Amino acid sequence: MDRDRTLTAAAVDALIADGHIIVIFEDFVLQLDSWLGKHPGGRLAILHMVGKDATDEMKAYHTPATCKTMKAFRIGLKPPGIWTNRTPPIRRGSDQTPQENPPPATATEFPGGNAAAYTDWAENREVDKDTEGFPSLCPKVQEEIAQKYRALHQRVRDEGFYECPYLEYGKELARYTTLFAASMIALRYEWYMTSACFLGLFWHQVMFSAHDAAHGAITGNFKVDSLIALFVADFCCGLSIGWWKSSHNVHHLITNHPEHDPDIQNVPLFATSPSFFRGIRSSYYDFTFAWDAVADFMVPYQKYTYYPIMGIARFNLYLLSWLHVLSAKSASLGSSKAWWIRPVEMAFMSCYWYIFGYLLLWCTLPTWTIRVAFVLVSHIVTMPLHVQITLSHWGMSTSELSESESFAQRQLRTTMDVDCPRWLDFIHGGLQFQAVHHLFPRVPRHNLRKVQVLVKEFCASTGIPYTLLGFVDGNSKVLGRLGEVGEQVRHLVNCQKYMAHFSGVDGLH
Ligand code: HEM
Repeated sequence: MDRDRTLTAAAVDALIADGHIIVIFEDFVLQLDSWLGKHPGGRLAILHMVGKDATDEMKAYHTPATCKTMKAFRIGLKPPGIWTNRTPPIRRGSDQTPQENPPPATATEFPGGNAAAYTDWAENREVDKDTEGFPSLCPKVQEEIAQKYRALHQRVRDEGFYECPYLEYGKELARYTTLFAASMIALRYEWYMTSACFLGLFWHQVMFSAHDAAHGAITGNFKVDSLIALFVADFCCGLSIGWWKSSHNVHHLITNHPEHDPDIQNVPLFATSPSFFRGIRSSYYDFTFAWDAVADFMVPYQKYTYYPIMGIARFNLYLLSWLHVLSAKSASLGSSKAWWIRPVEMAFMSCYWYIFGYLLLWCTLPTWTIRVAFVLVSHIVTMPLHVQITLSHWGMSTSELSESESFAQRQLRTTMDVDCPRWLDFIHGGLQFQAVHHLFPRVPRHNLRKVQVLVKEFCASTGIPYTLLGFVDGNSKVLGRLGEVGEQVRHLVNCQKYMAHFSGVDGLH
């Protein structure tokens, strides 16, 4: 095969139509069929890029050394000029695919075809105001943004922001050790609830380092960072980093897409977009989130249930962790280059339950009341972590605008940063620079404040709005979104009752 031939767009389309996994990287057309099942970043990360120029995504998630090896998969050169991104097959037919499946535009397209119900819905439906003020989606404009992002990325590299300031991790380690030691000392003196509080604070803090390591943002070595992440998340916290990586990588690549980003798929408890009202098929979970009576009941109150549910969110993470580690999906990773992660996770998570569940809860705590209280207090104390995770995205745009939208613009449209004084950085654990982190996921956390300055310059020069809010305003934005969508559900439920009453048509379910 002549790997220096230029492949026309039609030839690439034909290959994709034949089921080949084709991605554009720099000037090359890559065929990743044989790599898909071996990819340490999982199958979905690649499937979401089929037919697209994924240069920026690929450079953001891989070391330069890994990027060099990618050219081994080239089957030709892309045609000169700007590549017109195709919709990846995994996203075709999705409710949010631009042009293919727009929301009802007339009363006849509305469920039940009821004019009054449609008018009510149309007047009250969420308009994604968060897309206002962004640069045009014209491919030329987006290509210019991509070029500026590449120059920015080069600057981030040249100025040494990929180098980890290990001293900062020394300070982190001292903090984690102090919190854990305080918990153990309190336990020794039978101050059980104090011990539970310190243990929760330890979990809250230490998980930030698991996040850094899982992104390869500590040593930059995939195996070493994965082992750090495994030790912290699985052994110290009982949570599967393999599960977290598999969902988090997809979340980063297709942020805030209702059908593909697992981080916003929380029906029937929460809905941050009206797209959920029709029920959605999640490509990550391979599961349909049907809109049902429980969603009708819960979502209108979501702005009130947000904090209480975040308070117990950690219990759900245990469940998702074990489901992942025991699932066939995880077992199939046995054929991938990251096969060793699963057995290590099983060992570490079992150790966690032996130490926390058996030695601490069962053998050390004297009564059932104290055991239950200890579990609740230690887990609820981690609530700010769950708020912080959701804060960066839940108030932001959930629209799918156009395949031509650049990586940088998409990340800045769907992600916001939290403004805080430098001395409070440790409380947010780097997640306050979420938009900066989404642009440069492998940059060590302690450098993000400096990179933020460059990102602000980039936004000023491209005209992309940069959302930076104080913690309280950020919370208000999320609550505002939850309230808006909840209100729409209330309207829809009323419409449904109206239609059922007058015409016997069931409009929503
Ligand atoms: C469609 C394009 C691709 C996307 C979106 C993508 C995404 C990712 C992501 C998100 C990770 C992080 C995994 C983790 O730490 O859990 C990763 C890791 C990795 N990917 Fe890819 N990937 C793509 C294509 C490729 C290709 C073509 C290669 C071939 C060399 C490759 C090789 C690797 C390797 C070796 C790692 C481990 C981390 C490293 O060494 O940099 N990926 N990828």
